[in-house]
Amino acid sequence: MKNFTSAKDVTDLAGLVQLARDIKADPFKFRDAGKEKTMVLLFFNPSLRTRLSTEKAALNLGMQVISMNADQGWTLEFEEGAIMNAGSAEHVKEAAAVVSQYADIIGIRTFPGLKDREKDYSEQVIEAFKKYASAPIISLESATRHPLQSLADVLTIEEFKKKDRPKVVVSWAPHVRALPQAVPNSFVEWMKIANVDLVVTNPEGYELADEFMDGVQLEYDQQKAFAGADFIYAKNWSSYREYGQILSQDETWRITQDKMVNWANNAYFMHCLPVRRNVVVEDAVLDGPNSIVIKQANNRTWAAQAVVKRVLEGL
Ligand SMILES: CCC[C@H](NC(C)=O)C(=O)O
Ligand SMILES: NC(=O)OP(=O)(O)O
Repeated sequence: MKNFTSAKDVTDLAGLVQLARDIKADPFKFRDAGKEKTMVLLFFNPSLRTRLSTEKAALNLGMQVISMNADQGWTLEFEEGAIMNAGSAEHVKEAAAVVSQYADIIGIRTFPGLKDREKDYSEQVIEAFKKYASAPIISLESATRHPLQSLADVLTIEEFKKKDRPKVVVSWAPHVRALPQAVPNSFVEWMKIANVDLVVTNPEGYELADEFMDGVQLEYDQQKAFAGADFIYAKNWSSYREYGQILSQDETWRITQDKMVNWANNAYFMHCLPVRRNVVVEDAVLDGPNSIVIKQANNRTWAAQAVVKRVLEGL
């Protein structure tokens, strides 16, 4: 595996999930796979889970790890031919090449600006690093996708499913801020290559981009969507159509215990975290026996370790 920025970089999902399960069972199984190799993690946006789990994964493989908060006033220029007489101090051409001198693998977190849809959906930052870095790139959540989260989500569903082809519902839920579409985009993209029956439910106006929703069942009625669900995956996202906008904060879309029991037949509850309690989902669900969000977060390490192992094999 050269880069890991979307489901398109995965040729054998079942094999990758099995590798993650094998690593989970024996975390130091490949303790020397990354010996004398360095992972550099660039965070243009904050992180708890992705930073800690990816660092842990790399360390478990014997790598050295350097994490950098790249959002502390170090602004990069991405435009070709730019006359750099404004705020940007460095062009991505140099930055990517220089980081590649220190790193065998580069992880990058770069959220969308949620202002310019074409720019965000062109994945300007992560594509520039893929172009100008000589080291492989692993996405730590980019403008439109979060593949490490999605692989952990696939692993979690595989561990908890009670039938071969479970029904998985990803449901929009209200939030107080405008959030990226990256997590739901990525989840949908990975569920399409997993063995699940997927339904997306959201209010009108919050439809995800066609490139993700093509062939996917969309249900505007949350109760209908929840019927017979085995997994409810809640997440907020801002509008793609009216890009970056909060069209509604309709509290009737909050995930409640009543819905989980009476609509979804006691489905498992999933969320990538961080989650706004009693905004996105009520306490009773998160504190209840069917919430698997902490186990889901634990799987971030094993998912990342499987990916890094695969990328190391390609060095
Ligand atoms: C894992 C979630 C990361 C990010 N969260 C925020 C607050 O932007 C998001 O919603 O995509
Ligand atoms: N789920 C997730 O990626 O969390 P962080 O933003 O804390 O890394």
